[in-house]
Amino acid sequence: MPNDYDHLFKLLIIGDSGVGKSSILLRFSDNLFSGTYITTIGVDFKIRTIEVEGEKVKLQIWDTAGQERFRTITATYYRGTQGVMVVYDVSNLDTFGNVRRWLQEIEQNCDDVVRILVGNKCDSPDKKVSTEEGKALASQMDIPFFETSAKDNLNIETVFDEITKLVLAMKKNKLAQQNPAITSTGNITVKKGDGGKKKGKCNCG
Ligand SMILES: Nc1nc2c(ncn2[C@@H]2O[C@H](COP(=O)(O)OP(=O)(O)OP(=O)(O)O)[C@@H](O)[C@H]2O)c(=O)[nH]1
Repeated sequence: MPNDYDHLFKLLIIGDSGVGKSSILLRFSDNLFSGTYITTIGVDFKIRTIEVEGEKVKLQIWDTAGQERFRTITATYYRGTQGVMVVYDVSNLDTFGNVRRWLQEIEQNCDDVVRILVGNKCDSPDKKVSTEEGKALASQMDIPFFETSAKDNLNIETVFDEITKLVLAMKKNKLAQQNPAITSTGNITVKKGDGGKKKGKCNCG
């Protein structure tokens, strides 16, 4: 039986406890939101297939626990990950302050991986981190930035769409490097070469 998708990507959502990681995922997977806070124990995942650039991409999205006591469990879940969403809460300065720590954790566990910065709860009337501050940090880190609200369903689709497009582009680039007959857009060329060498082993990709 043929696959019902063209690509299968593993994505990971990380960030401090309570920033809304599970809520972002639940909004994306089931279009639901709950105001009740139930902390994630270990990890959880959901699947959704979306279409980007005319290709069907099946997303396996892992929602990790933000709480420190679960960190050793979650570290192993970086394996095979192609895209990571780092989430903070725009109404909580500490969660923004910890973003660099989360980005370091990605660096320690991953080599070729797409990263994206997300400021969630942008519906909040009590905003502590401005959009400009979020943008500035993201541009320093050279990663895309979005503000979202799982509650009001703002930018949730966009953020998954964007990360999927970037992972797809990364995959095509890698393929082009490994096989010089394939261009980074996925087209076959007659060009000859010795092919790009893949980087060293890591937990991702
Ligand atoms: N106002 C507002 N509240 C939100 C939003 N997203 C999540 N929340 C609330 O924030 C609380 C924490 O949300 P979770 O999704 O459980 O947070 P988490 O990051 O998964 O937390 P851990 O599992 O402990 O890591 C819940 O009470 C949610 O209802 C949002 O976009 N806006």
